[in-house]
This record gives sequence, structure tokens and C-alpha cells, in this order.
Amino acid sequence: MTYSVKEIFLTLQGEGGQAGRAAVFCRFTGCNLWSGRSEDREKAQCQFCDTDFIGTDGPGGGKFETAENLASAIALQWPADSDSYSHRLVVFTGGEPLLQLDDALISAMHKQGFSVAVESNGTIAAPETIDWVCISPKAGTDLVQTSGTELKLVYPQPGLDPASLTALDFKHFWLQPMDGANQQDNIQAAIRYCLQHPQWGLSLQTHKLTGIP
Ligand SMILES: C[S@@+](CC[C@H](N)C(=O)[O-])C[C@H]1O[C@@H](n2cnc3c(N)ncnc32)[C@H](O)[C@@H]1O
Ligand SMILES: Nc1nc2[nH]cc(C(=O)O)c2c(=O)[nH]1
Ligand code: SF4
Ligand SMILES: [Mg+2]
Repeated sequence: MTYSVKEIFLTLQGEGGQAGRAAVFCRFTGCNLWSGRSEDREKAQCQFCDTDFIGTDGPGGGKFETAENLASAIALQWPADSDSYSHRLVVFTGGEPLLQLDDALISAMHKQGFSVAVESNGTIAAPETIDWVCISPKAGTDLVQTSGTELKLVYPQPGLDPASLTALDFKHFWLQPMDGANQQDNIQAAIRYCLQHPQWGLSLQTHKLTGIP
């Protein structure tokens, strides 16, 4: 299949349980919960997105005809230093990566020596061979992927109480303050919630604090 990619870049994972780790990010084009156009935001199922995932015009973006071609483009971003080989990590995100991430691409990344992580909204089942599954549920949508490595809830979301998620099969539970107009209030609210509900930890978007991509 042909993969549509907005951008590919090396950075530090900014969020969740792998925050601080070097990773190549592959951001796929397109999402099933929003068109990505500002004029459609009010009627979208997900209205707080902080990301441009339209088109293939970002750094390293484009159309990739095969899994092997895309895997090679991702691997080229990793530092050449041989000591770093065992730490190879790719994070597939978007947009919604599970619209495109398939067994062929996961397998091609494993052949290149990469651990494979995904950031998904949980409305599409994740292939079982993914090494690190981060699910970030969205209010008013059907959660299909109810297990994984970490559940990262953008907080607060009217209509989605964290307590309704705590019985799901995840190793880690994070509250990530919603970025936007009320960010400072949202950070304080998330801190208060974590203090009272210790199953939850705080996930700050550290790449925004440091100004890296
Ligand atoms: C842009 S999304 C792409 C992956 C996938 N579509 C999803 O929603 O999980 C990457 C991460 O950013 C989070 N996110 C998006 N907008 C945000 C915002 N305004 N504040 C905090 N986190 C946000 C998402 O919940 C998700 O965990
Ligand atoms: N540094 C960095 N970490 C991230 N973790 C999740 C991201 C995403 O947009 O999916 C993201 C991102 O865009 N940048
Ligand atoms: S589901 Fe993810 S990519 Fe899609 S609009 Fe929401 S935050 Fe953005
Ligand atoms: Mg992001």
C-alpha cells in the first residue's frame, strides 16, 4: 500500500512514559476524527487537536510506495553512532496512525532494528506486534482498543471522566493537561486530580516546554 506521511523527524519523545527518549517520529497524514481544517473544527468529533496533519509537505514527508521504502527513510534519521543501534525507536503518530500503520510496516521497522511505538485515539484496533501502544481516548467516540502500554487522557474533557477508564488493561495511566486557552488552569486541575487519584500520573508535553519538535 502507499503510505501518506506529513513529516519524519528525530526528536525526544515529549509525552508519557517514554518522555525524554530519542525517537524518530513519523507523522501520517489524515485523521478519522477531524479533517484538519480549521473551518471544520467545531463540528469535528475531536476539537482540541494541537497538530497540523494535512498533506505531505513537512520535513521528510511524502508518499511512500512500499513499507521498506518508508522504513528506510525513517532509519536514515537515526544517528550513525553504532552504540545507539540498540536504542532505535520509532513513534508513529498523526493524524491517526492506525489508518495506515500495518503489519508490513511494523515488520519492516523491526528488521531495521527499531522498537515500534504508536500514539492512537483508540477508535481502531492496534496490530498486536506493536511494542508500545499509547491510547488517548476522545469524549463521545467508541473506544475499540481497550488494552495497551499506556493510556494518556487529555484533561479535562467534558463527558469523559477518568474514573470510567481505570479498569481498562493498561500499565500506565496519564493525565495530560489540555493545551489551549485554559492551559494553566488545566495543568492545576490535572495536578489536583493526580494527588487525589494516585493511579494517575501527570504527563506534561515537555517538547513544548523546551521548544523542540
Ligand atoms: C496529535 S495526536 C495524534 C495521535 C492520535 N490521533 C491521538 O489522538 O492519540 C498526539 C497526542 O497529542 C494529544 N493532544 C492533541 N491535542 C492536544 C492538546 N490540545 N493538548 C494536549 N494534548 C493534546 C493527543 O491526545 C495524543 O495523545
Ligand atoms: N517531541 C514530541 N513528542 C510527542 N509525543 C507525542 C507527539 C505527537 O504529536 O503524537 C509528540 C510530538 O509532536 N513531539
Ligand atoms: S484524534 Fe488525534 S490527530 Fe485526530 S484530531 Fe484528535 S488529537 Fe488530532
Ligand atoms: Mg504533538
